[in-house]
Parts: sequence; structure tokens; C-alpha cells
Amino acid sequence: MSFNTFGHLFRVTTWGESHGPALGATVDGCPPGVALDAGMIQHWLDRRKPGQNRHTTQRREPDTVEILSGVYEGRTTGTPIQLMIRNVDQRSKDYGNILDTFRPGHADITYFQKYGLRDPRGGGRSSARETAARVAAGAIAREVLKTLAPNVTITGYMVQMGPHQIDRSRFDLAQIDRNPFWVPDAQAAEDWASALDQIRKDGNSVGAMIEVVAAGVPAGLGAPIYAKLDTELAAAMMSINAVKGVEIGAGMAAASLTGVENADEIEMGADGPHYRTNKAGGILGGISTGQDVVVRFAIKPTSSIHTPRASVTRAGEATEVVTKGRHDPCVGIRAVPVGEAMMACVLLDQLLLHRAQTGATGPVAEIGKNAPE
Ligand SMILES: C=C(O[C@@H]1CC(C(=O)O)=C[C@@H](OP(=O)(O)O)[C@H]1O)C(=O)O
Repeated sequence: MSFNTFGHLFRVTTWGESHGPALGATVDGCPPGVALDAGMIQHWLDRRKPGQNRHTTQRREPDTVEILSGVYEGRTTGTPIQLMIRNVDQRSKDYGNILDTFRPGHADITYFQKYGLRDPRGGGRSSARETAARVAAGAIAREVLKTLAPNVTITGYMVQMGPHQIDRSRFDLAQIDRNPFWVPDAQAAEDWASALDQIRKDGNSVGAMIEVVAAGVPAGLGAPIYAKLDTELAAAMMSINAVKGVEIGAGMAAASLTGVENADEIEMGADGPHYRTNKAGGILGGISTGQDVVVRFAIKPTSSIHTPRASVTRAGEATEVVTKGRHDPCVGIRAVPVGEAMMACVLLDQLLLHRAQTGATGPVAEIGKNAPE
């Protein structure tokens, strides 16, 4: 059990608090010889960083990453890679009024119950700011994946903000980089902008659903029963602060399908088996099928809101909490690059495990080619 570490062979430890001097990730087990520089990591951090438009927190953090170890002359050396991001725009006085009380819906109360003390500034370790470290680690995973599984592409987007869902008949991936919501539906982007403006003006917040799709994943990643690829992905996504639900493929909706509807029929294509549908989300028996791996996760509404909520003090007296400061009216928006990063870390870790166990980086038995009798 490691409290701040995830992964088996590609192991990521994140550290740091929202208002401390810095935060970062220690990446251990990264294969040697992979081209890496700070710019490659910065590219992904720039997609997550706060303050980029009116729909996110106005805290201004450049999220500039420094590589302190594990890279020599532009290549990974196989030793731990230490990544550091300095915090530069902390405003800890905003948190003066929650020193002695707890925001409803927030980790404030459980951190205090468990440890007897907490760093309340910016939520400390429970802050969404911790996700910067994950994105930095995910950027390294992506560079390694380019060398070991070059066909893998990972794409995340929002499919729901509060009650507003995208219209899949308008689904257009080209829209993702054209709106602040990473939403593949131009009409939804417009509608959501005004809805979120109203939520913010009301001193309120909303939740979100993010979908992350990994294409080009070879068949064979993952393992049965206790080491299912589904389990690993669910744990990775659930570990993101504010995530309250994860599903793979048809997910919760599978409960209402019949066996006929759920069976992803198989036919032979020129390059191997093709599936007519993807209810399985690219995973059967805990092992990737070669189809798109599809994960969705639900992010709760930001608990730091400007509307008074009933709470208690440490002494147990009734009080009311109004959160001050700069907050995301929908923290789910910035979770899109985070979900992508977690997908990259899990897929690389699973690829390394598959290689360690079987010696292969792809399927051992190829249907229609070398499948053993
Ligand atoms: C800074 C980031 O997000 C922060 C996440 C956060 C929270 O409570 O989760 C609260 C806010 O921090 P602060 O109160 O210090 O302004 C956000 O700005 C970030 O993600 O980089």
C-alpha cells in the first residue's frame, strides 16, 4: 500500500499542497533512452492550467515544470524523474474563515477527523491543484507510449455539464480545441457557456461527466480477475479529487441491456477481428480487445461555493460557511486533461506489465494468423 503512489512498473508518486511552495511528481520505472524535455511536458500542463478563461478559477499559475532528475542530454536514464511545479499565486487569506470549520461537500471534515490537523490553505492536498502533477507524469507516459505503442491516441472531452448532455448526433472531435469546455458539440459549447455564467453569478457550481477514449490500444493488456484493466482504470480515475463515479463502455447502462443488445458481434477484418459495437468499452475479461478503450467519470460540483451552507465548528457549534476566493464553477472542465493523463499512465504501466509477463508488447495470439490450435 502506498498512500500517494499509483502504478506497478511505471510508478508515479505525487506530492505537494495547493498553497505550499511547490508540488510535483516523482516518476519511477520509466524506461531509459526515451527523448524527453520540459517542453514536452509543458505542452500538456498548459492545457490544464487555471485562469485560461472566464469559466475556470482566476488563480494565475503558469504551471512551469522543472525536471530535476532522471534525464540526461534529452533522454530518460531509467532513474527516478523528479518533476517540480512552483506555486506562485497563492492567496491563503481567502481561507481564514475555514480554519475552524468545514465546507459541506468538501474533504475538510474527513481530513480533520482522520488526522486531527489539516492544511486548509486552498484545500491543501485535496485541492484540484494536485492534478497538475498527474498531468506532468502523464506527459512522460505519452512519450514512452509513442515508442512502445505508437498507434495509441488518447482523447478526452466533456459529455455532460450539470444536467446538460451533449447531442451525440452532433459529435465532432474537431470542436474539442475550439471551446473552453473540451466539448465535441459546438451547440452544447454555446449553451453551456451561458448556463455556467448563470451558475457562477448565483454563487453556485455544477458537476460534469468526462469521457476518455484510447484508440490503437493493442489487444492483450490487463489481466484476469484481480488485475483487470477495468479495475486499474477505475482506480486511476476514481483517485482524481472530486471524482464520484467511473464506468467503462456501456457501464451502468449495461444493467438495463439484454444479452442480445450487449453482445458486441465479431467479424473478421483484413487486420484481425472487428467488433460491430463496443458495449464492452474495449475490455473483456479484464483484458483489452484492441477496440477503443472507453472510460467515463463523474466529477462532483465544486464544493467551494459563494452560497452560505450550514456546517459546524471544530468545537461542534452550528455555523455557516461561505467560501471566499477564486474557484472553478465547474472543476470538471479542467479534469479533461487529467483523465487523459491517467489513461496514459495506466496504459503504459499495463504495457510494461504485459511485456514483463509475456515478452510481447501486443497480442500473443493473433486471430487468423498465429492463433494456437
Ligand atoms: C489552482 C488550481 O485550482 C485550485 C483548486 C481549488 C480547490 O479547492 O480544488 C481551489 C482554487 O485554489 P485557490 O483557492 O488557491 O485559488 C483553485 O484555483 C489548479 O488547479 O491549478
